[in-house]
This record gives sequence, structure tokens and C-alpha cells, in this order.
Amino acid sequence: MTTPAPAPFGTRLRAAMDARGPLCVGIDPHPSLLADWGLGDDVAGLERFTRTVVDALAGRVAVLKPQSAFFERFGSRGIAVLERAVADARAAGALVLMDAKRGDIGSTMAAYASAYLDPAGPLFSDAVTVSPYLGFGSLRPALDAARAAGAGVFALALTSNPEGAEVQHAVRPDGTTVAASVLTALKAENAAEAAEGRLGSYGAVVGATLGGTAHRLGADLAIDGPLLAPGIGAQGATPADLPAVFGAAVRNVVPSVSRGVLRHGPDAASLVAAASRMADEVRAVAE
Ligand SMILES: O=C(O)c1cc(=O)[nH]c(=O)n1[C@@H]1O[C@H](COP(=O)(O)O)[C@@H](O)[C@H]1O
Repeated sequence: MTTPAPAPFGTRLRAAMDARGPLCVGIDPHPSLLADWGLGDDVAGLERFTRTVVDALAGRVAVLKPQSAFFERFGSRGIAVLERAVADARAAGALVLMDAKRGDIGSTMAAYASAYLDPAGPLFSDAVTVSPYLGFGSLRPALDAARAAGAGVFALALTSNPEGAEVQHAVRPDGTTVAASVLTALKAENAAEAAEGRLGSYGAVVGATLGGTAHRLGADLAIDGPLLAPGIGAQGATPADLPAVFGAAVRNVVPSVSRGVLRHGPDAASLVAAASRMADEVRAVAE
């Protein structure tokens, strides 16, 4: 007996956004946050921090986004905490976006794809962040693995940090910017799902901090897929900034906040209250 193919990521994401609101909360166990929570900068602190966030929020928010680096810094025991977080968050109904920002030559990209996008793997996630700056085509193994698994991919297009501009705003020989070409490539990946009236599974990362940059660059955000918008909270953007950045595409935006929610811990009720305040603010601008 064969198991039925899972619904595509974009379809599952739209359902989660409708049911829970579109917010993504990042799990970024910075050493300074561990200290603020009264925890040690060690595996026990990492585990307590992560479990608190997952227990408080995985039953409520659409997406949880663990930042892999904060787990990798503790080696194999940190990765074990990450594995458990992914499993627990998914079991509680959150979609897990693994923030690993992987990008490599195609043959190595295939190995990254099997790390995060093979349903049999211990770190299998609903989606993963990838960097297209070795050339969008180098992402092909991840795009194909995601399609096969009903998972998703978020490619960095216009990142929230000011340094991103030197690469992403660069103009190609055909007159388009590098960022615009990434968005165009994602739109092509989403074509089949869009033709069925569904949200695509191939997303772009576009910082909430960017103001009218995408518009100025002539970058088309109507990629028929989700737009992850980090930069809210600690990096200075607010939900009120989203319409200016995204225009009509705001309906497909998944605003992402890490420290802006996490700084309210370790009290679970305070974490929940912070996330729901943020979700209300987002809903007010996205509808
Ligand atoms: O892909 C990301 O998530 C990402 C892309 C980007 O352009 N900017 C950005 O800040 N991020 C991530 O989003 C999170 C932002 O954290 P806070 O600034 O604490 O909300 C971090 O995990 C970043 O690595």
C-alpha cells in the first residue's frame, strides 16, 4: 500500500495562515537571550529555551522557524535539540521552516536537500531557506526534492540587511536586477500550483525593512508563492511597514519575528501574548 502524496507546502501554508494568522516566529536562541531567560549558554539552556518556545507557540502560530546556526554551535547535542524541536513543533500543528540558508553547487545541494527535504531524514522540515547566490539553477535539487515531498523552499531575494544590496541590487547584462531575476525564477516554479488557483510552494525572502526598494528596483513580488518578511521587531520594522514593501502581494506575506517575541520569555503566557499582539497587528494590515 502506498502512502498518499502530502498536500503541497503552499496549500498547507495557506490553510495554516487562514486558520492561525500568517505569523512566523523564529526560534533564535542567542546567548544574550539565554542569559536574559536565566539560562546557561549550554545544551541544557538551549534545550529549555527551545522547548519553552515550542510548547508555548507550536499550537498557535502558522510557522516556527528555528535558526540552525544557534543549534549547530553546540555540535551534535545541539542538533539533537533541533531534531526534537522540529518533530514536536510539527506534531503540535505548526509548519516548520528550517532557517539553514543553504546554497552550494548542484551536486552538494542535493545532499543539503536530502538533509532537510527527505521525509525519511531526522531534520525533515516543511520548508527550508536557501541562498540562490551560486546561481538559481544550483538550487534545482532542492526545488525538486521539495516538490516530491510536499515541502517548500524560501530563496533569499531581497534580504533585510543593508549589505545585501551590493549583490541583490546589481544589474545583470539584460538590465534586470539580480533580485528581480530570483523572483522571476520563483514565479516560474510556482506556475503549476498557480494555474490551479493555489499558493505556490516556492517562496522568496524579502525583508520587512526595505520600504519601497522592491518597487524601485522593478522587482515583481507577485510570484504566486509566499513571501517571508523578516526584520520585524529587533531590526526596526513593524507590521505597519508591510503594505509599503509588498503592495498588493501583502496577502501572501508571512511576517517573521524572532527577538521581538522571544524577549518576552521565559514566561509562556507572555510569549503567547507577544505573539498574538504581533499576529493582530499583522492581520490588521494584511486584510
Ligand atoms: O531567512 C531569514 O529568515 C532571514 C532573512 C533576512 O533577510 N533577514 C533575516 O533577519 N533573516 C533571519 O530572520 C531572523 C531575524 O531575527 P530577529 O531580528 O531577531 O527578528 C534571523 O534568524 C535571521 O537570520
